[in-house]
Amino acid sequence: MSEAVVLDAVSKVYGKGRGAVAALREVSVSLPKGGFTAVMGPSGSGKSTFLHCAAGLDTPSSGSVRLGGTELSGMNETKLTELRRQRIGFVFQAFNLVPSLTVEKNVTLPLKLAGVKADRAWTAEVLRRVGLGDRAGHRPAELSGGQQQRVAIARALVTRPEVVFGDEPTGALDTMTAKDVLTLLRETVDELGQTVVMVTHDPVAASYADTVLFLADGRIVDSMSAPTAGAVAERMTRLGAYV
Ligand SMILES: Nc1ncnc2c1ncn2[C@@H]1O[C@H](COP(=O)(O)OP(=O)(O)OP(=O)(O)O)[C@@H](O)[C@H]1O
Repeated sequence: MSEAVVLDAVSKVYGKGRGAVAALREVSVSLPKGGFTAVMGPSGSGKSTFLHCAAGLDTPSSGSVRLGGTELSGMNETKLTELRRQRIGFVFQAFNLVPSLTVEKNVTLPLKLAGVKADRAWTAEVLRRVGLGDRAGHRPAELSGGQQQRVAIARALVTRPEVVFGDEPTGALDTMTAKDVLTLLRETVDELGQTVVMVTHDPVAASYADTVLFLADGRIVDSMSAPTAGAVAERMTRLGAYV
């Protein structure tokens, strides 16, 4: 399997001098194309920093990040913005939808921002896949939380990104709704061949992934294939996450 994202000795230090915080310490990892990777770890272990560096939202202090062979280090903000718009999809805990726009217009917004004409058939297909084929004309306020997150997932998929990054995508949802959203992310991997990388606190959410990476104190300290919620929770307890 080829690699979607490769981090090579990535470190990130926030601040300077005595107040400096090393959020990532020489992290090296390859995230496979068409795979679903979950990133877990105790609070403050560097999960968000990892995601932000891997997705070109933040610049490492040292080391290299490659997206599908493109080196991100050294790119200026304009180039990074362009790369994110064209090649990366994002799903956040807060759905970040535009209230005044319809579902369809929210979904096609990234294309509009990139100056690309929306492919109507693909937009309809993506909306159908996320289970909102009959809601294209609705506004976000007319939808449930889970449905709003489905719109955000459709918006992330519409550009056919190389990688979808999720930062606690189910963090604001109840258990049942979270399961639906996780099943949908799983389907995008299995049926569309999408690459998904997701930060989560929740062992159940992590169990939907192919591989879980465990971060502690800015380092990848472990990984688990074919994870179960129980095994992930047990590993997290050993990392001191729940004590
Ligand atoms: N902008 C910043 N300035 C200074 N320190 C920061 C900044 N962002 C993060 N940090 C620090 O870097 C470390 C890693 O933070 P990060 O947010 O990546 O952890 P996390 O694992 O995502 O945490 P949580 O699970 O609580 O969201 C923490 O010690 C945090 O305080």
